Amino acid sequence: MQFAEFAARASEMEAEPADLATAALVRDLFRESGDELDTVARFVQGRVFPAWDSTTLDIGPRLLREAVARAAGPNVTADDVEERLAEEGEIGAVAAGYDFGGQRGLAAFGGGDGGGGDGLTVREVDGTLRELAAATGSGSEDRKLSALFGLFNRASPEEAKFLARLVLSEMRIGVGEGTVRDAIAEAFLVREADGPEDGEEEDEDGDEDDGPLTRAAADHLAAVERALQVSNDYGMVAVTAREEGLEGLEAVRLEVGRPVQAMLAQAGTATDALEEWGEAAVERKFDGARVQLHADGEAGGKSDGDDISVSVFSRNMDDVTDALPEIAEFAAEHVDAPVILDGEVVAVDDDGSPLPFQEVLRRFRRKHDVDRMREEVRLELHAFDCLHADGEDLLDAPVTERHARLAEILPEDAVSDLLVSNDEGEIAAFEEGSLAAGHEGIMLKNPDSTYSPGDRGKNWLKRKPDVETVDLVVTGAEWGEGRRANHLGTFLLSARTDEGSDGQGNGDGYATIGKVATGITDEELAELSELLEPEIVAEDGQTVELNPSVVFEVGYEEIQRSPTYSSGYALRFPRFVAVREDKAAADADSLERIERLVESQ
Ligand SMILES: Nc1ncnc2c1ncn2[C@@H]1O[C@H](COP(=O)(O)OP(=O)(O)OP(=O)(O)O)[C@@H](O)[C@H]1O
Repeated sequence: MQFAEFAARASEMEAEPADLATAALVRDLFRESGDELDTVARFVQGRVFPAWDSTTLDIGPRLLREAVARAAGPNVTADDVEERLAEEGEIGAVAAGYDFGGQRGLAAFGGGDGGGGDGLTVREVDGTLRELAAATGSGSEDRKLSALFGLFNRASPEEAKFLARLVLSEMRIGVGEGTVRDAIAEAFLVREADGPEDGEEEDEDGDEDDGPLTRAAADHLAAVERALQVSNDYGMVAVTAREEGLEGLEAVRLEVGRPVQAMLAQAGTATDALEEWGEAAVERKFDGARVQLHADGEAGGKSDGDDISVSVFSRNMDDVTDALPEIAEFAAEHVDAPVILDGEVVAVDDDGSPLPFQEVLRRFRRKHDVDRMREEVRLELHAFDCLHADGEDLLDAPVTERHARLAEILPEDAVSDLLVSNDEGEIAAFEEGSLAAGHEGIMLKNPDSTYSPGDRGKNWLKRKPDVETVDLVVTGAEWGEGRRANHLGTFLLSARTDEGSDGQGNGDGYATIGKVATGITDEELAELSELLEPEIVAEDGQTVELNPSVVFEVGYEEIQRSPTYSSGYALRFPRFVAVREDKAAADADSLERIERLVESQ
C-alpha cells in the first residue's frame, strides 16, 4: 500500500466526527490493506511497534522539528518550525504546511503529483522507522535525523502530516483501541456471522451498526478483545482474524517474553468486598512497583536452571530486566518451567523493613551503575499472581487457584500471604498486621475472579489509610529564576479527560488543575529538567508547553473548585511527592477521579 493512500484514509478518519462511521472507515482500510495489514493496524493508532514491545523510536519533538526544517529547505530553520508550531498547535499541521516534495532530491524527478512522486510505501515507512529505532550510540541522532529527512523529503503535505504524527505516536484521527478492535471484528468476522451482506456499500453510513449486536457478532467481538488482551498486538490479531477466523483468535495464547497488561484495582473496603462476594481473598498491599516476570524454560520438565531465561517488565510493559538483575537472578534460581508471574518489587532497609516506593523507582530508572545501585537499594520480590505455568494459561482460573500455583513455584517468603475470609474482624486484624509491618494497606480480591489484563474492574479492591495523592501529567512548566534559572522550576499539572472516549489521549485529552513548585530538592530539579526538556513542544518567555508524557505523584491539602484551570478545579497546597516512572500519561488520574475525590472530601 502506498503511504499516500494510507494518509488519504487517515485524513478521512480525521474529518469524520462520528465514531461508528470512523470504525467503518478503519474496517474498509483493513479489508484493503493486503500484506501490510499488520503495519496498518498499528499505524492507525500511531504505533510502529506492537503495544507489548517497549522499543521506542526515541525521537523527541526537537529532533522532529529539525528534520521537518531540513526537508523544508535551506531557508527554513528549526526555530521557524517552532514558531509555526506555536501558531498551529500541532506538528502534523505544521509539516503539512511545507512543500517538501518540490524542494530537491528524488521527488523532483518523480511524477509531478506534488511530491509523492517516487511513492513512499507503508512498508518502506515502517522499515525506515524500525531501522531508526535500532540506531544507538554515538552519531545515532544524526542518523535518525537523516533517515527522517529522507522520508519527509519524499512526502506530500498529507503524507508529511501523518508521518510527523506517527513519529510522535499521536495520530489525532479519533481511532482508539476500541475502534480498532471493532474494525477488526467487522472487517473479518462479524460479516460472516450476520450472513451475506449484499448491499454492503449502501450500509456505509453506519446504519447497519445501530441495532443491538447479534449474539454471534458479540461473541466475535469478545474473541477479538480476548486475543488483544492476551497478545497486545493489534497487527497480529488483525492478520489472525483475517487468515484463521474465530478459531485462530481463540487459539491465541499468552507467550512467555511477551508482556500483558496488568490487572488493576479500585479503592474499596472490606465491607464493600464482603457485601459483594460473601468472602474475600486478602493480601498485603506492598508499597513498591509492579513487575511481571517471564521465565522461559523447558515446558513439562525440570531443568537445572541453566537454560532459564528471565525477563522482567514494568507496569507499562517496559523491559526492566537489566535494571533489576537480582529479581531476574532470583527467578532463574527458583523457576524451572515456563511461567508468567505478577508481583511487586519493594525496596527494603537492612532489617528487611519496606522503604518508600520512590526508592524502588530509583532502581527502575537506572541504566548505568546498576551494580552500585544494587548495593545501595536492596530489592525484594513479593509475587501475588500466576498467569501462566508450565504451558498452561491461567487467566481464566480463579484467584485462589492461581495463588496456589504460585506457591508451588516460588519459595514461601517471595509469595504474598493470602487470607480467604468472610469475617470483617479477621480482615481488620490482617490489615493492622500489614500496616504494622510497614506495608501500604491491603488488597481485597474476589476469590472466584479471573485475571482480566488491563482492567480496573471491581474484582480487585485496594484499601490504604494514607492520605490520598493524585497522579497527574506534567503538561507545562516555567523556567526558574536566580540560581535555578537553568532548570524548569514550576510544573503545570493536568488530569486526563479522555476516559471512555478513544482512550488514546487524542485531541484535548488533558485538563489543567494546578502548579507544583514545592517539595522538590535542587538535585531533583536538575533531574526533572533533564527528563522534561526533550518534551518541550513550545516556549513563550519563561513558560514552556510540554508533550504530555511524565507523571507526577502529588500530595495536596484539598481540591477546590476554581476558574483558574481548565478542569474547573485547583489543588490547594500541592506538594511534589515523586515521578511515577512506572506510569505513562494514559495511566494518570482522570478528571472523573478528581471529581470523585472532591465529592468525598
Ligand atoms: N497483593 C497485591 N496484589 C495486587 N496488587 C498489589 C499488591 N500489593 C501491591 N500491589 C500494587 O497495588 C496496585 C493496585 O492499585 P492500582 O491498580 O490502583 O495501581 P496504582 O495506580 O499503581 O495504585 P497505587 O498508586 O495505589 O499503587 C498494583 O498495581 C500493584 O502495583
